[in-house]
Amino acid sequence: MSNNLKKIGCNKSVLASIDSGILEQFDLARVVAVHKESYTINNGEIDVLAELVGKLIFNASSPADYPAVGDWVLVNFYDEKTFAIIHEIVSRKSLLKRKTPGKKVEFQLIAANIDVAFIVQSLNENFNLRRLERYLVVVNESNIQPIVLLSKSDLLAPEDITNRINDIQKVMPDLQVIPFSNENESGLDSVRKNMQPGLTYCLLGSSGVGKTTLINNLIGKSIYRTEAVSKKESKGRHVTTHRQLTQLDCGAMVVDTPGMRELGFFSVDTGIEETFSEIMALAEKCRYNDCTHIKEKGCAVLDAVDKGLLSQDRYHNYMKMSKESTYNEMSYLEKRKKDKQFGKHCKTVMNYRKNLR
Ligand SMILES: Nc1nc2c(ncn2[C@@H]2O[C@H](COP(=O)(O)OP(=O)(O)OP(=O)(O)O)[C@@H](O)[C@H]2O)c(=O)[nH]1
Ligand SMILES: [Zn+2]
Repeated sequence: MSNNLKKIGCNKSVLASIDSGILEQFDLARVVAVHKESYTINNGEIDVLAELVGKLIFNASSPADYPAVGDWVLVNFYDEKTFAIIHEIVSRKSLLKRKTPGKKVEFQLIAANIDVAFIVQSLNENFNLRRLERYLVVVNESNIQPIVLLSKSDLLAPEDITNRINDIQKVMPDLQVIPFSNENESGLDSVRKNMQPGLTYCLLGSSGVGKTTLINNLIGKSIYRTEAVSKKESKGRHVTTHRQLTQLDCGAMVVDTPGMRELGFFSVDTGIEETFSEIMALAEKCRYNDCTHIKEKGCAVLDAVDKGLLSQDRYHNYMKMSKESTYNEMSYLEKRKKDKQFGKHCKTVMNYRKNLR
C-alpha cells in the first residue's frame, strides 16, 4: 500500500475487503465530495473529478449502492489523472445514513467509513441527556465509536461541569466524555490526543454548540469551510462545493456534510440496544418474552422504575425511541394504515365522549 493512501486512512482492513488481483486493474481512491452527478476523489496526492461506470448505475437498487463521502472506490484514471471512472465501492466499515424527509420511506447516505464521532453538546443551554441518547443510538447503530465533547466549559463553574459529566457517566459509565472550551482553550489538548492520524472523524451536534470553531481551533488557522472545490462535470457545468472530507495537520480526517448538521431524520434501529443496554438486561428478566414494558405484571423494567433503579426519564426516552424505530421500519402503506386506524380510534373516542355529555 502506498504511503499516500495510508495518509488518507487506508489500512489493512480496507485492503482485506478487496479481491486480490483487482488492484492490478484499478486504482484505489477515496471519495472526498459528492456532487449531483459526479464525485471528487482523492488518491492521497490529488483531487480528481470522477463519474460512475454505467454498470454501477444500472445495478443500483438503493441509495446504499452509490458512493458516499468517505467511501473507498476502485477507479481508472484518464487524461493524465484529470478525470476518473468509479467501477466499484469497497465494502464499508461504517455507514451513517438518515431517513429522507417526506412520504417515501427511503434513506440518504451521509458518510461512510467514519471511525469516531464526536457528539458535541454545549455545557450551558444545549446540554441534554435525552438528546445525547438519540445521537448515541445513531452512532452505535452505524458502527462508529462515540466520544462526547462538552463545549463552552468557560461558561460554567468547575463543580457544575463535574456534575454534568457525572450525570452522563451514571447511566453510561463506559462513555468517554471530554469538556473543553474554544474560548479559553482548556481541554483542547485532550481532544487533540483523541485524534489519530489516518482515522476519520465527524462532529455531530446542534447548531451553535461550537463545532466549526472547534475544527478551526484544531486546524490552527481559520480556513475551514472556505476551501472550495470547483470542477467541471462532464456535461460542462461547473460545480463548486466545499470539501466534505478534510485532512487536519495532525493527519486525522474530518467529514462534514450538510446532512450531518442536524440529527432530524436519522434512522434509529439496532443502536437502541447498545445505548440502553441496562434496560435490555432488565428486559430479559421480564415474566413474558414479548413484554412491552408498558403495564405487564412481572415486568422487570417497570419494577426497576418503581424502585428508582431506572430513571423515569430514561425509561420514557427508551420507550419513545423504540416506538419510533418500529414506526420507521414500517413501509409507507403500513404507516398510512396505522395513521388511519389511529385517526379512526381518535374519532371513536371523541364520539364516545360526546355521547357521554
Ligand atoms: N463561550 C464560548 N462560546 C463558544 C465556544 N465555542 C463556540 N462558541 C460560540 O458559539 C457560537 C457558535 O459556534 P459555532 O462554532 O459556529 O457552532 P456550530 O456548532 O458550528 O454551529 P453550526 O455551524 O450552526 O452547526 C459562536 O458565536 C462561537 O463564538 C466556547 O467554547 N465558549
Ligand atoms: Zn417488561
